Amino acid sequence: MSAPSKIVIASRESRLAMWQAVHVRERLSSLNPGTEVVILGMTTKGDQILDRPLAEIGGKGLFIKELEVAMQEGKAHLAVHSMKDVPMVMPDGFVLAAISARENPRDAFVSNNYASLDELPAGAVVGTSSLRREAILRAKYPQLVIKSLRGNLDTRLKKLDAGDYDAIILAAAGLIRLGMENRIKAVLTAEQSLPAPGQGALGIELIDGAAAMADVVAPLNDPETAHCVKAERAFSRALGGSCQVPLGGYAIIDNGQLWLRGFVASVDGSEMVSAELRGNPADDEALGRQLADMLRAQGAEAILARLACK
Ligand SMILES: NCc1[nH]cc(CCC(=O)O)c1CC(=O)O
Repeated sequence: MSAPSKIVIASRESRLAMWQAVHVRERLSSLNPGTEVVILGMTTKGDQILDRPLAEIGGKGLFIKELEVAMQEGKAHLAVHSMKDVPMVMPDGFVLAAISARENPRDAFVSNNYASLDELPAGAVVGTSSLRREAILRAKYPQLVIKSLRGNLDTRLKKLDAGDYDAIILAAAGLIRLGMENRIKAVLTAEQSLPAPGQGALGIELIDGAAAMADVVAPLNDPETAHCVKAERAFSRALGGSCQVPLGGYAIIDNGQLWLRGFVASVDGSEMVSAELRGNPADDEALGRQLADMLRAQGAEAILARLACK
């Protein structure tokens, strides 16, 4: 099937989202020389409501809803997302058609005055927007003060530079993509801060059944990344559904095997269960569910039951 004459990519308007959309536009343009590929920038509820934690206002779906409506109305053919921001359960009528090769999936320590988490004095204020990072920090560094930090990357860095925080934790991938790798003082290892499911990977969302478009984006799929992210998401889905849960899930392909690690914690970090397993990459989602069962056997259910779930 030949590519359509024009492809419209729906994207949020933050610099990071636009970088990602441009990245996909460039790849699709070079794969389909006769096709015009354009970006439709949009603002989502998640971008607008910045004064409340994401967990309170309805979660990840808030960043993609408007883009899905644009696809439904025929204004766009596809949407590009950070896989971390894509809800674990896709809304009816939409599919993830491709997951592209991962950027650095780890968390980054960013500060103007300190070189690492271990250097921060007691009482230092650390900003983060995720329950996962909050739980890790509270568990390992109880002497630090954790403060919520919302907004796009530039906003978060501005708040750090204004002195509202002594340090902030961000995804390394976003900083690298926007050419701000020099802001990273330390990249946290997976052992220090197990990444979030999907972190660092891009996903392409389509209307379910859009066969011609699925063919167009298929070459952007990176099978190894896709297996890893599917395992991470199945793990998360099996534990949280649409709830906001402090959990980490991270897979790599190691010696031909998928190696998946995961944890669930209470927000205050006082309780944490973790496990890991290895298996055939083709069994990605089954491995994710299996890891979730291992955590349940260690008492994850009790931790989950105490989380407020909307
Ligand atoms: N939740 C916001 C978000 N979604 C994706 C990234 C970073 C890039 C990525 O994971 O692909 C970020 C910023 C952050 O967590 O610091």
